[in-house]
Amino acid sequence: MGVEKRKTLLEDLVCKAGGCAVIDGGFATQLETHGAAINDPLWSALCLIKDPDLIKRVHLEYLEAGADILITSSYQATIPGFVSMGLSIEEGELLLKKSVKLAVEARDKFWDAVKNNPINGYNRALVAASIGSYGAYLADGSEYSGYYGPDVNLEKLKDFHRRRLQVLMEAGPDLLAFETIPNKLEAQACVELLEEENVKIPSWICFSSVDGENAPSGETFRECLDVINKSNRINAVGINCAPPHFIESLICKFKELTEKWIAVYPNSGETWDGRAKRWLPSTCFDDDKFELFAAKWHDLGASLIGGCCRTTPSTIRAISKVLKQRDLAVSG
Ligand SMILES: C[S+](C)CC[C@H](N)C(=O)O
Ligand SMILES: N[C@@H](CCS)C(=O)O
Ligand SMILES: [Zn+2]
Repeated sequence: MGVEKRKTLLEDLVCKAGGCAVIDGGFATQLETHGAAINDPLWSALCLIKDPDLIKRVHLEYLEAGADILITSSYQATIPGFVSMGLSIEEGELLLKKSVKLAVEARDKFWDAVKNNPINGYNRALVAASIGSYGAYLADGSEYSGYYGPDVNLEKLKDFHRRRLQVLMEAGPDLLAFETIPNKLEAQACVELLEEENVKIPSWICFSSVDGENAPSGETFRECLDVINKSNRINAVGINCAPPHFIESLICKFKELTEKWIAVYPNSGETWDGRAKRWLPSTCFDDDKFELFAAKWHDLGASLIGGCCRTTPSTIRAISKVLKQRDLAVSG
């Protein structure tokens, strides 16, 4: 008698969502919309100290917009980052756990309110603990260059990520989301860490891209995905915080390079000025365009679709609407 493999929470969600689950949108962006001042080395993680209620409010806004997956406020939250603000290691660790707790509380509150009314089409959302790249912590824009300097090697990157990953895991997220990984070395560090820490929950690794073809470091995605394909601890790979017009061809490329699920959550198309710490005014894509894009990305085989910086709950509402309509059309 064959042993049936149990579905992971992520597989179950994607299946319930009709083959494509909706990730939330720009988290820091929405904090700023509500007036948060985050021009700081901690960026959005500053709100873990200054305004945790706002974090919860933003999570609830994305749930209401139709997100099936919430990404926590830990993108730029690190123990060394908190320590350089004058906090103790213990306080830093508590803040990391709080990032998961706030998202779980928002998810539970929202689900309690909607679960008995299936007509609204919501799924019980999952909480993905955000693990921003080393470049995010450096706060110098290097998550978009992939250049970490000559002193950064595999061990240094694993050491950087290890304790945060352990603490986030202790807080009990449903998933792990490695975000804006800009080079192959850091992808390798994440893969090895998941193995060494025996992580059992599903995870994804998403890269940034500034040319629409390669990782920001200039390394090919073939090289980067070769490293990831060897691991069975990573469920999805993809792209986040790159412009939306790169995504179509990158999905096609990734489809040739991996059998893992593909996750895409691009930014609005604007460019981050890492020195001035601001988004440069440029053409960006509106919600109508995201609606068209999301349908196309789904057709091309993406299993997880959302938005990153400068996208908003209304972007996620548009994505969720189009994906749900298509799901209904297929299931009759
Ligand atoms: C995804 S970027 C816009 C995040 C902020 C960046 N790490 C910085 O601190 O400048
Ligand atoms: N999850 C983070 C990613 C920044 S690139 C955010 O949305 O703010
Ligand atoms: Zn982003």
